[in-house]
Amino acid sequence: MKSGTLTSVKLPADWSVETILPIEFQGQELMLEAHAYRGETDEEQILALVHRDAAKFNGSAPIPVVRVHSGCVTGDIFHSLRCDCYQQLQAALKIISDVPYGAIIYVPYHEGRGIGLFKKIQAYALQDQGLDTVEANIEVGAPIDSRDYGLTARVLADLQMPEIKLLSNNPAKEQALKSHGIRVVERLPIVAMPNKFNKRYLETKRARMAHKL
Ligand SMILES: Nc1nc2c(ncn2[C@@H]2O[C@H](COP(=O)(O)OP(=O)(O)OP(=O)(O)O)[C@@H](O)[C@H]2O)c(=O)[nH]1
Repeated sequence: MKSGTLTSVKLPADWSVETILPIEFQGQELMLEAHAYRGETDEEQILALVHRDAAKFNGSAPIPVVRVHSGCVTGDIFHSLRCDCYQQLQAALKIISDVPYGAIIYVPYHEGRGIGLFKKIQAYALQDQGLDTVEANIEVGAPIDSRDYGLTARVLADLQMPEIKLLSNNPAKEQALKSHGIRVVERLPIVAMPNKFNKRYLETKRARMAHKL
């Protein structure tokens, strides 16, 4: 299937299920719609958390603010200081809960920029020896970034979000979504505070991966 056409193809009905997910966020209950999606393979599963405050819509729904977040077990769950993933996830939750219409599209199989947990830790070990995040991926025999946003784009289309404001510092992510037919009307920065463990990682993202940091 050609890029740019993916979002016009309806997802099979049995590729999605939904429920309500109350979460604890900053000491408050936050009620989110939880949509789970699966793709062609069992590995491709996506969780879309939608915050919709319809009482604040002025007639039609506004353009949603969307965070497309790559899974990061070490950061998202254990708050690792080697990356900025946890801070970005928390910031995204705050932003989407403050606006009338927002979503987090959480992509677990994008772990380690798509190389998976095992190779990411292998790449971390190489960074301990002096390589940067780009060199370490190459050394483990993996692409620098192997994430594909085809299913993410189809999920957005299925959620009636063909037009979004994207929370990201990564122009390549914006381009990838656009190439799959999503209209990104604005890219909003989502910057975390650097610390002594992730300083070099963030600097490499800026210098070698064109992140707007
Ligand atoms: N391979 C690899 N993956 C990493 C490393 N540090 C963090 N990650 C993964 O990188 C992914 C997040 O990608 P980033 O490049 O930080 O950010 P992004 O999603 O491209 O861009 P933003 O939207 O601005 O966050 C997560 O899946 C993390 O697990 C690393 O050193 N090596």
